[in-house]
This record gives sequence, structure tokens and C-alpha cells, in this order.
Amino acid sequence: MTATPIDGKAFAAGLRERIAEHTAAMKERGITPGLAVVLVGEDPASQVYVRSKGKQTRETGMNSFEHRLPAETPEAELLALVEQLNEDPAVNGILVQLPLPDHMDEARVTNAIRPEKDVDGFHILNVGRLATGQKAMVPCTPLGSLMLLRDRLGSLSGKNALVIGRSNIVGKPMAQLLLRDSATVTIAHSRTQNLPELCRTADIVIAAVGRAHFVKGDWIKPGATVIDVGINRTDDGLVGDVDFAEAAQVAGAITPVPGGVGPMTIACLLANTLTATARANGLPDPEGLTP
Ligand SMILES: Nc1nc(=O)c2c([nH]1)NC[C@@H]1CN(c3ccc(C(=O)N[C@@H](CCC(=O)O)C(=O)O)cc3)C=[N+]21
Repeated sequence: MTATPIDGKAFAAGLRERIAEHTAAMKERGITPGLAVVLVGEDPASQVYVRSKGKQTRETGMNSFEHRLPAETPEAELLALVEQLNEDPAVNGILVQLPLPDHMDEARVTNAIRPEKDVDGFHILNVGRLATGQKAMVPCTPLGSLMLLRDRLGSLSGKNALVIGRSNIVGKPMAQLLLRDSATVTIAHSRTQNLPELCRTADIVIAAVGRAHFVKGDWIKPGATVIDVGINRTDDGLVGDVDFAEAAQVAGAITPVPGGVGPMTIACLLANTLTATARANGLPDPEGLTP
């Protein structure tokens, strides 16, 4: 059996088109969505992401505001910038690129963002709202992964979903979203016993461990849907957390790296910015962009 590759790049392009249409309609009413991205330090990978986010924001018709601060900036200065963006009516979404330098407290910075503008969905109020089924801003990578899963499978109800990884930015919110869609959710991590056996029971596998080719082909149940969230830079280039060559022989469908979840993450950032703008202006949530 050979798996269908899930084309995240094409899906994200379609999503951006719909976002651009919504944005154009908002601009007719005199509202231009604005996204502020803050980058602290000179990490080359982060610079690439931030540039790509800014470009796609502008292409969608939204305003992009970029703020770059030196790595040694005191935390208080970053918090002051966040406060200024909180108060700025032209800014509907705020993203502070992670990771932050060691002298900064990521939780403190994240929780300084006004929850309504927290397009990453990392603020503790949004985490709690998602966990309790209230209207929230939902983290971009899990949201994009959910969209791909629903597109492929329709209903996720009753399916066995295994999330490998328990991070606050992917594993935990992904599990919450799958649970909301009535999947039977298991979260595995570095201490999980018999992971290969457990994985072989999963109809849906979400790999978010950050280790190149961690998930092997013989862990995959025939026909399963595999979402690879990993972005690992190796001598062979960019690879995922799943051994794609092996897993693609067994799975029903699988996301490639690159070209899978990554482009969906950025498209969902734009989707969240649009949603935040709609809510800030008392408009209904744009169709199909929220879970
Ligand atoms: N506050 C915050 N929010 C984030 O959402 C956030 C962050 N910090 N810090 C870093 C990670 C990483 N991230 C990616 C986004 C797009 C791709 C992406 O588009 N990847 C392309 C390939 C890009 C390449 O070639 O490097 C792909 O998979 O096809 C990857 C990774 C967002 N992050």
C-alpha cells in the first residue's frame, strides 16, 4: 500500500485565498486586519519564519507590523512593547516569536498579550477556554493539523488518535481539539511504555516530538492517517518526526515535511488574525477558520 500524501502547501494556499476574500470584504467596511510580529534576537531560522509570516500577511491584504529587538533587550522593554501593541487599535493580533532568550520568562511574556489579540493561543486564558469548550484563540499548528484531518477523514468521532508529544504549543492543544471532535485520545511522551504497540492501535497519529525519523514504518496501523509536525534540520535537509519513506508504505495518508503542517501553521496564524479582527469589531467569526 502507498499512502496518499496530504498536500499541506496546496491546502494552505486555498485557505489563504479564502482569508484574502474575507479580508477584502472587511476592508470594504473600513476595517484592515493587522498582525504584529515581535522577534527578539537574531536566530536565523526565526528570521526566516518571521519574514515569511510578514510576506504572507501582506499578500492576504492585512497590515503587517514587524518589531525586531536585540537579544540582550531587558524583559521589561519587551513587556512595554507588548503593552503598546495591546493598546494599538490597528493591531488585532500579536505574536512574539519563540523561543525567547534565556533571561526572559516566556510564560510572563505570553500572558502579557491581551487574550483577544493572542493569535498564537498561548495565553493561559485561551488555554483554559479551549480546555473547557469556550470560544478561544486556538494554537496555529494544532488548528492546521485538525483542518487537514477533517478534510481527509470527515468525522473524527470514535477514532483512536495518538498524540506523541506533550508540549504546550502542540501536543496538549492538539489533544484538546481531537477530544472536542470526539476522538479517543491518547497522549504519549518520552516515558510512555510500549510506544510501537500503542501506535499500532491508532487510526490517527500526530507526531510532535522533535526528533528526526522517530516514528518508524512498522509502528503504523495499515491505512492510518499520519500528521507529522516535526521540523528537524539534518544533514539530509529538513525532515519530520516520522520516517516518511517507511510510513508511506503503510499509512492511508501522511503529511510530508516540508510541505505538510508547516504551511498550515502560517495560514492558521492569518486565520486567527482575521478571527480576532472580526471579534474586535463585533462581527461573527469568519466561516471555516475556527474549530
Ligand atoms: N510564537 C510562535 N509561534 C509560532 O507559530 C512559532 C514560533 N513562535 N516559533 C517557531 C515555530 C516554528 N513555526 C513554523 C512555521 C512555519 C513553518 C513552515 O512553513 N515550514 C515549511 C518549511 C520552511 C523551511 O524550509 O524552513 C514547511 O514545513 O513546508 C515551520 C515552522 C512556527 N513557530
